[in-house]
Amino acid sequence: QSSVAWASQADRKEGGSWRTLGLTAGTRGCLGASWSTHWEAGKAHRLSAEERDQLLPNLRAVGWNELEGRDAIFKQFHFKDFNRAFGFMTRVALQAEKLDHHPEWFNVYNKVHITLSTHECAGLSERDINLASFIEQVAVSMT
Ligand SMILES: C[C@H](O)[C@H](O)[C@H]1CNC2=NC(N)=NC(=O)C2=N1
Repeated sequence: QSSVAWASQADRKEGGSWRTLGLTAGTRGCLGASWSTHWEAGKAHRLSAEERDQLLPNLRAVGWNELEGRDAIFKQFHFKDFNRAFGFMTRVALQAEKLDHHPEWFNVYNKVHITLSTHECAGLSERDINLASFIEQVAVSMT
């Protein structure tokens, strides 16, 4: 079992720190979420090898992959139709704005391709893991 940090803008304003969302891979390859009480500083740092070993397997298990030649993660989503795809994007966009952490994405009809990386540290940080885990929860609710 691993855990990743997740914070809303409100969390950051109140405590200047990140709330943690524990993630476990479920039997259908879905991410289950449970809150824990771990806190840490809000500045983004590139994930260490140890952190990657801890945080990435759950995301790999649901289809996220590391890009070659760039420190980022990527996943392709397919929905029933454009309304589902755009509804998904709308929900992700509102959360991304709250987190001040935005996806690079591409949409045609029912397909949405998403790349996540953190400019501040020019690579993968916990913010990307957090947003990816939120995106998974939205995707599951839209399919
Ligand atoms: C100024 C602003 O806070 C930054 O540019 C934010 C906005 N959204 C972002 N989104 C992503 N994916 N990575 C970032 O580093 C990032 N930084």
